[in-house]
Amino acid sequence: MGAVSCRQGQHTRVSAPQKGGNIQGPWAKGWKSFWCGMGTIRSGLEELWVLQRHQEPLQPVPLPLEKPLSEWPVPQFISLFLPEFPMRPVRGQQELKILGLVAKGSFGTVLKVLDCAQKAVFAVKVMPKIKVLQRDTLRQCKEEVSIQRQMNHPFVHSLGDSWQGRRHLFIMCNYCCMDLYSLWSAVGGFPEASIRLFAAELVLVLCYLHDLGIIHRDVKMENILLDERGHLKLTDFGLSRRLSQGARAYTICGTLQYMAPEVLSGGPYNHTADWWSLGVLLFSLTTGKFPVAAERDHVTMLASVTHCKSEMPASITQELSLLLHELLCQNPLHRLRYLHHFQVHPFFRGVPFDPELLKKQPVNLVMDTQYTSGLESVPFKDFDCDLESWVHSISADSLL
Ligand SMILES: Nc1ncnc2c1ncn2[C@@H]1O[C@H](COP(=O)(O)OP(=O)(O)OP(=O)(O)O)[C@@H](O)[C@H]1O
Repeated sequence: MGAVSCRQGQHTRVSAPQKGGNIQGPWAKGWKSFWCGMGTIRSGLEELWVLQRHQEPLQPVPLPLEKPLSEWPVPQFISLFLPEFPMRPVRGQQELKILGLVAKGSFGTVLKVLDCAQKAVFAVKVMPKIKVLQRDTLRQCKEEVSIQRQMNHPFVHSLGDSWQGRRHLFIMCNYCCMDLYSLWSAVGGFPEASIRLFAAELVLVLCYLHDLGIIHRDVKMENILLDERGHLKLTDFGLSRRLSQGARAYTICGTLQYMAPEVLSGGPYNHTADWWSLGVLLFSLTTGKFPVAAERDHVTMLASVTHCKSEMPASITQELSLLLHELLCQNPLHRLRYLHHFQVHPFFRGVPFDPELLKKQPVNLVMDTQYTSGLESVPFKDFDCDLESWVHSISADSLL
């Protein structure tokens, strides 16, 4: 059975001890033995621990780049995160102003920021280095950035920038004012025309990822952002990995309610697992509720998913009901998973599977895109200060 790294709901993640044969195990072993063998690495990490213990709330800390980085070797608490997270000159960071808190994810904090130079609004995910190392997720973080940098698709949220400070890693993307979960929470079930458009866009996205040999592993409403016209952008590649055709994965990871039975059981599984998650997502958009209620762990969740026969409401068309059945198919070999499966599916009759044509279609949803923040923008001189204290000082009302 693979390692467990599941998220149980919106912005929560549960990690359990790992066993071998997964993407985290060999890496963890690798860098720990590397650490033991190299005194300089130990001292670099110790420095990181010391920094963590002695940090003071909101006290600007000089970034290493204030000193010329010509010193050699580069301190390990910097080099470990290279090249995906390069150092940035302090001046560059001072052009960013925090507009508010977007979400407190399980791994980091997402902030809404204004780039004064570009006069554009971005979302910046901030992850403390110490947590990344403590949880053995260094390789995952680097993979997240490397995969997102590779993305070039109208329905995928591409990477704006990534960099590191002394204590934190930063991932910056364009800001989207709405995510599908918030919209779903507000409106409940969606009309079939909207579901058809969302589904077609997601089919194109998943086919694009899988053709590149990437499995997302966390397709869920919270990770689908909406642009100002209501078209979607898949985001959060924090659990994604490269998996070539024919290869198999074993890590139990994702968000419990969206995880395919073969993922919950510890594999082997492949890209087809993402199509199950799409089935859960479309079922929830259609009915306003999840096909299977959340359980406390993956073992109980597997039992529920295996024995559950998701009842389709009588109100939905046969075509949609068929699509949901064929996505929520227990046997991954019989699950819909190729573009041609969807192109000829009766639910998608007349739908052009072309991103440019889909983007021209109107999304008939009431979307309040006029966001007004209760917060004044805060000049953020040092993105590497103690963000935890800053986040706690913001009242829940000011969550965006
Ligand atoms: N570019 C963005 N614009 C607007 N909101 C965003 C953006 N990026 C992320 N978010 C919001 O922040 C939330 C958390 O982001 P993300 O999933 O990347 O962090 P995470 O630490 O991996 O969270 P979790 O582990 O809970 O999934 C997202 O679900 C989304 O609602």
